Amino acid sequence: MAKPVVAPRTRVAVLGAGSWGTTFAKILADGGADVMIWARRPELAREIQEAKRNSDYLPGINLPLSLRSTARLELALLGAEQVFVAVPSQSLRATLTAAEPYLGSEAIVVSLMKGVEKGTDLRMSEVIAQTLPIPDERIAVVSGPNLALEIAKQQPTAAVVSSTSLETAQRVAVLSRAPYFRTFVNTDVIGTEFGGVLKNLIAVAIGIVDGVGYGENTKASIITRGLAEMTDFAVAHGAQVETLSGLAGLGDLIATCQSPLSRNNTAGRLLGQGFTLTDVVKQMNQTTEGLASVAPVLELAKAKGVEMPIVEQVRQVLDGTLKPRDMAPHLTTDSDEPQGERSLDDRSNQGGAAVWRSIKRAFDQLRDGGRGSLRD
Ligand SMILES: NC(=O)C1=CN([C@@H]2O[C@H](COP(=O)(O)OP(=O)(O)OC[C@H]3O[C@@H](n4cnc5c(N)ncnc54)[C@H](O)[C@@H]3O)[C@@H](O)[C@H]2O)C=CC1
Ligand SMILES: O=C(CO)COP(=O)(O)O
Repeated sequence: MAKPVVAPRTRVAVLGAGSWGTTFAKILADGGADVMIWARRPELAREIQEAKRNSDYLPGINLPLSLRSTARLELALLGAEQVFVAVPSQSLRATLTAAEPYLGSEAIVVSLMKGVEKGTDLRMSEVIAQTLPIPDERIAVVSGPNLALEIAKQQPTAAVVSSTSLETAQRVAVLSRAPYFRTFVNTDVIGTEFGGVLKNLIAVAIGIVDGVGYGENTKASIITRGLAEMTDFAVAHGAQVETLSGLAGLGDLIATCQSPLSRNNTAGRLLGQGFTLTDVVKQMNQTTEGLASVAPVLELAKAKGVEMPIVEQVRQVLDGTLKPRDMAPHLTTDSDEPQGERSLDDRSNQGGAAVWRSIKRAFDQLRDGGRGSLRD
């Protein structure tokens, strides 16, 4: 009797075994991929491989039995068709340089990170393009309201997979799916990446005012004006307005600003309670991208003439020149003239316009019965 034909599982690698890398490896393995995760520390690789646990980063979570782990990059990358990277943004370049000799010639490289490289001000997909000899069409990014621990507990959520090639985004999205994790696709890499970077900075601001003891009105007004600030910035850099009001913008902004699981939010709260930046960095033993992104984001904003009053005041709190209780950037203005609400900058009026467009789109989709909903 002929043996049944079993389709081989797609081999993928995840580089970085912190909270997000390990959680994403679980999503991929639960979705059916053959996953090998690379941990820098051999003892962590051993714990994941043998006990199916990552007790430092995801305490109490059982990892899939099929998930394999190694501290050897060449083993992790052997035969990998897709390579997902979740290391701190400032170490991406060095990690890719070490990985390059072992990368398959057709591999797709996917950034799971939400930072900007200090010194170059490059987004993560740009660092990948600059470091590896692969075309943009084989680079993708994933972003959305994705607090790792919630997802590791299989609480349902969604994310956007973005690539300049829709085909690549779809290939990555199909693998990055589990019963509790839904992926949508788009081709707006700039908007998808900047959404993740910028919401971290607004979450730091929210943490600061929370730490001071201000209430929900303050936070809601910072979130709302923060979305306008994020949208003006991203659009000035070539993003589509709709992306910032989707999962990778508004969605992630809400999750990160509301949750005590967010490291950016937590770091802000400590600053608001009066700890110095040095104290906060010492206390946070996990990656807090927002603290490193403030300077590059303000440089990029300046280059495009975009005003970012909330991010600017976060910078001042970080460097100790503004007291946390004086932080109310969305309320201060140099002008006696009342400003229009719909944008920070009446010249572009993009932030508010994006929100209205997204509301209209949501109604259109409801009327449409959700057809074509693979596109975010
Ligand atoms: N944790 C979360 O909920 C989410 C995190 N992200 C993003 O994922 C990226 C990684 O964050 P997490 O996994 O949360 O951080 P983490 O702090 O939990 O883990 C970082 C991992 O990178 C390793 N690492 C540190 N320095 C390194 C270096 N120089 N070279 C290579 N590896 C190094 C650490 O040992 C650790 O395994 C960040 O950009 C973050 O914004 C995105 C979505 C959700
Ligand atoms: O990106 C995240 C949620 O989507 C995680 O946020 P933090 O890095 O602030 O923990």
